[in-house]
Amino acid sequence: MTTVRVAGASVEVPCDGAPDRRPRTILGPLDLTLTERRVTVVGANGSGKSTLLRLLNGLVAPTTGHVTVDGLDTVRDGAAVRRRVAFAFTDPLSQLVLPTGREDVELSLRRVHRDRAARRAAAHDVLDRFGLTALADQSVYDLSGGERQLLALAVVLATDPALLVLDEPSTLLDRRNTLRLRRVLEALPQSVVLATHDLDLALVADRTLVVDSGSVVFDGDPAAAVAHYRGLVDEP
Ligand SMILES: Nc1ncnc2c1ncn2[C@@H]1O[C@H](COP(=O)(O)OP(=O)(O)OP(=O)(O)O)[C@@H](O)[C@H]1O
Repeated sequence: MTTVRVAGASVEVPCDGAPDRRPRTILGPLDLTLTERRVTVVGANGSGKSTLLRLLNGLVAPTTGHVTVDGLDTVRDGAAVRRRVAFAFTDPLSQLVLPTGREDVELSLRRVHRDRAARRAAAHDVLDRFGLTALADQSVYDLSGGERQLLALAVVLATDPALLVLDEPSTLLDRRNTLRLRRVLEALPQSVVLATHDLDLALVADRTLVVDSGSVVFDGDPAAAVAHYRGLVDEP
């Protein structure tokens, strides 16, 4: 299992026109050690979930403190961290760079399989796992939003990462594909950190963090975390 350590990490952004011209802290400082196989993150829009996830593979560098993955520092050892930690963006088109899904999955597999035939076979397996075989040779621009989101997840999974970081992976998925995603996630041997507004999906976890205004305000049992989050946001 992967060990993620977040030690005194905070993220500041430049002042946004505020009269005092000071940088704004949008996350932290946070101290967390994540060793569970499934960690989910919930919180309102703008609470800091994506920023927290982006810290985990060095897409965002901490302004204070540091973040390590299996002892590798996300800033000092950025390239090595990104080989271990795959990141799936909310917008699938940020992930898909080639004309068809099959080409994208095969590109992801280049590091894992040097041999072309092995790469083709592995790509076929990954596409099949997500029910995408029939769509694999279509232009990604002809796919529906949900089909693209599934494909982007298949592309990320193909790299065989030690840790999979998923930023709202089910926003475009219908119920059947959300259930498919759940099954794929449940069967994955790798560690997963997943941010979501889907509170049913959030429950499929060993541990859940609730983020509010840049702080982790609850950390523990998924059902208790979801109840805590509902208490924060639900109308009385
Ligand atoms: N580079 C940046 N510069 C300025 N502000 C930023 C930057 N990145 C994030 N923010 C702000 O930080 C806050 C947290 O953003 P973040 O994307 O982490 O929220 P989130 O919880 O993922 O939200 P959502 O559920 O809407 O995706 C927001 O107010 C956002 O506008």
